[in-house]
Amino acid sequence: MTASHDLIVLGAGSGGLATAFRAARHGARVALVEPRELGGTCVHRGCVPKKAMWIAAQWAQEQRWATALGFDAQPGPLDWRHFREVRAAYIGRIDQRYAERLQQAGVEVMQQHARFVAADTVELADGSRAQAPHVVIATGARPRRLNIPGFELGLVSDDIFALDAAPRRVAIVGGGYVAVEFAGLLRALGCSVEMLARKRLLGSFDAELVSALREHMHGQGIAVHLDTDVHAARRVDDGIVLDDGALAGPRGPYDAVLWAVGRVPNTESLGLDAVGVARDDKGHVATDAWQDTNVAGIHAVGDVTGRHELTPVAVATGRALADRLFGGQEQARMDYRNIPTVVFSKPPMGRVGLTEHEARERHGEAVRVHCSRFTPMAWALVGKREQSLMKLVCVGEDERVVGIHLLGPSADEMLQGFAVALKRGICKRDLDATVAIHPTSAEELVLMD
Ligand SMILES: Cc1cc2nc3c(=O)[nH]c(=O)nc-3n(C[C@H](O)[C@H](O)[C@H](O)COP(=O)(O)OP(=O)(O)OC[C@H]3O[C@@H](n4cnc5c(N)ncnc54)[C@H](O)[C@@H]3O)c2cc1C
Ligand SMILES: NC(=O)c1ccc[n+]([C@@H]2O[C@H](COP(=O)([O-])OP(=O)(O)OC[C@H]3O[C@@H](n4cnc5c(N)ncnc54)[C@H](O)[C@@H]3O)[C@@H](O)[C@H]2O)c1
Repeated sequence: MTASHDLIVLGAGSGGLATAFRAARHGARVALVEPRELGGTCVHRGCVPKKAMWIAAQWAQEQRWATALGFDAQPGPLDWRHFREVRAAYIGRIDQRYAERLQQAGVEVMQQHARFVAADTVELADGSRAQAPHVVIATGARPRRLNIPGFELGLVSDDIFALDAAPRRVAIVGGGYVAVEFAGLLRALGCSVEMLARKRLLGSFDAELVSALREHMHGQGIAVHLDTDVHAARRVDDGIVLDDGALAGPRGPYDAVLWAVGRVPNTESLGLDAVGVARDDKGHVATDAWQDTNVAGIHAVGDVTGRHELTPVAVATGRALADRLFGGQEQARMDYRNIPTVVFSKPPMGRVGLTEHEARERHGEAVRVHCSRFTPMAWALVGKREQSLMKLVCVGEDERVVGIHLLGPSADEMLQGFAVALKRGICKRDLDATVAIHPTSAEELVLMD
């Protein structure tokens, strides 16, 4: 069989789309295989619908705060059905745009499930086959389901987006990104929220900021239980209860339980064993620094590889791979260092570079930390006393900035530019030499002692 394409991409999520677009731009004949909607997790079950809810939650909070400024309208609850329609229309426009752009780029879209029958050949659900010297696995991940009694009584993140109304009492099991984000936004939308985590929240973020975030959550009325061991869910007259090994009696009852216990890669039905593609101990497709698997011609990008499960990482990785395979850029590869990331908590929290703990482990006595705690003007105006927290982690005589950590309103929007600066290797004196923009929260980053 002669190759039907130069590249076959499995999965049209963030990573797969980016790989396909970039390869097509370099002139490759690309087939993009996707059984579901274009856009994958981020557009349909992740970043986009989540951020829409976060924005709604933000406005719910701000409606309440605005009354303290003199607005006299009494804020009412969100009409979830209406909100879902607005959000679906927005997502529909993204879908449509992807379909148009793929057509313009000349990418052949195959709306089917695919599996390997040889290293260079995939078989589609309708029995047809496609062949190419390069195949990229970009099949992403899905919510982890625990094998415990009553798990099916709860929801996973995919299900949350289908809710028509706010559940009154919500339990969230887990302490990672998804758990913390939904805790904040559901609380702001009027739900009563309890979090049940096994260990500290957001283990990859700076401990001091996480502790400050917990104070914010406490102030908002979110109950956070750590060291829990949820091993069953049961239906009772008044809702669902959770059996927690750390407690004598059950927790609850709740109207909804969200299991936010991590994600598992989509690899099972790809026929990887038939072609010998190696996986790591968590089932992720094992890749080297070039996104190559152990099988020549088979590559992988994005969540299925388990490395920094973020949309911009999947996108940048896919582009770099396409540049290397089809753009003549032999050295192109993803730089996994200093990836900025934000958790859309209430308020948002971001990090780039090393946490204080990581820096001290790596650089010992050479670490110098600068912090700023302050009440943002918008909060102070309405009598809120909570504080933002910003931290610069610096190393050496010249105080090279190796970590920036932000918690507070607009942290999500502030971090991007400072991440560029950190990646360029700035020192504290470069921040000191930059004129502040006043009055903002961001100015604190150039005014620290
Ligand atoms: C609730 C939630 C919120 C998130 N929020 C953010 C955020 O704010 N910012 C951020 O950066 N990241 C966020 N993420 C993470 C982000 O969504 C992922 O990192 C990103 O979508 C990964 O892209 P991907 O291309 O690797 O996989 P996916 O987007 O999951 O795409 C994989 C695609 O492969 C398809 N597929 C599966 N099997 C096959 C097969 N056999 N053949 C062909 N196709 C197949 C799937 O249908 C899917 O469309 C969030 C995730 C979740 C769950
Ligand atoms: N804002 C963003 O950029 C954003 C938002 C959401 C998700 N994401 C990405 O998606 C990834 C997945 O998010 P996530 O929250 O699903 O996973 P996560 O890895 O961030 O958190 C998983 C949580 O589940 C807990 N857990 C695991 N097994 C458990 C068990 N058996 N019982 C109880 N708790 C258990 C872990 O201790 C952890 O607290 C993130 O790591 C992140 O990369 C990013």
